[in-house]
Amino acid sequence: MRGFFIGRFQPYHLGHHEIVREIINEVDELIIGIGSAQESHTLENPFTAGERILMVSKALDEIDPELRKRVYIIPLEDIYRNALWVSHVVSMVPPFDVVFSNNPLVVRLFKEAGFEVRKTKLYNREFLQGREIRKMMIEGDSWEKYVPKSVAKVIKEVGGVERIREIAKNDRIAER
Ligand SMILES: Nc1ncnc2c1ncn2[C@@H]1O[C@H](COP(=O)(O)OP(=O)(O)OP(=O)(O)O)[C@@H](O)[C@H]1O
Ligand SMILES: NC(=O)c1ccc[n+]([C@@H]2O[C@H](COP(=O)(O)O)[C@@H](O)[C@H]2O)c1
Repeated sequence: MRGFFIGRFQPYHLGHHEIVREIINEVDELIIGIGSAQESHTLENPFTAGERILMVSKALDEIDPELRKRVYIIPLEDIYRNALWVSHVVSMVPPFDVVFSNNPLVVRLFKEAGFEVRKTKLYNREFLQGREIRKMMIEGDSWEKYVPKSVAKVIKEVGGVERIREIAKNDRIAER
């Protein structure tokens, strides 16, 4: 059985990591979709699809380097037409039997298309939330403990904190 899990992973954090750890045991193979792949260099979506692929693959190696043999990481652009989105996804990724998600729109669209959808749990949502972690980066709070070690390394390697701070600064200037 092959499963599908999608997130924007801006950045990939320990909540995502916990879900991947769990669902990888429920399937033979897992497709991880990098959502809104066209987005980068904004406050909501600071990282490129390529940087997010790096985060997810390095984090998988932290669990077990063998894992990557049964995981496909696929960037998926948005299409801004919800009724066609499932077909778009299906056209871009290997065939799958079950979808794992907690996003109400994702759950609804896949259910309506006849897929089995398994709802995932949320872990420590107070802190394990992309938006919160991006805010910590901007405000100089300690964010590293909320992402896998290898992800913190990727973020540092690409100058992610500096980038998101500059975007925030420029957005503030533009608002004046
Ligand atoms: N703390 C968490 N625990 C478990 N699953 C999570 C957690 N945070 C997000 N997810 C799951 O990851 C997927 C969405 O990933 P996404 O990158 O949008 O995370 P996010 O933290 O909600 O991001 P953002 O705050 O940037 O919107 C959803 O299926 C969601 O349920
Ligand atoms: N119409 C569309 O393009 C469409 C519809 C539903 C979800 N999505 C994408 O799927 C991903 C869902 O992940 P999140 O749970 O992180 O929001 C996002 O990147 C979202 O943009 C896209």
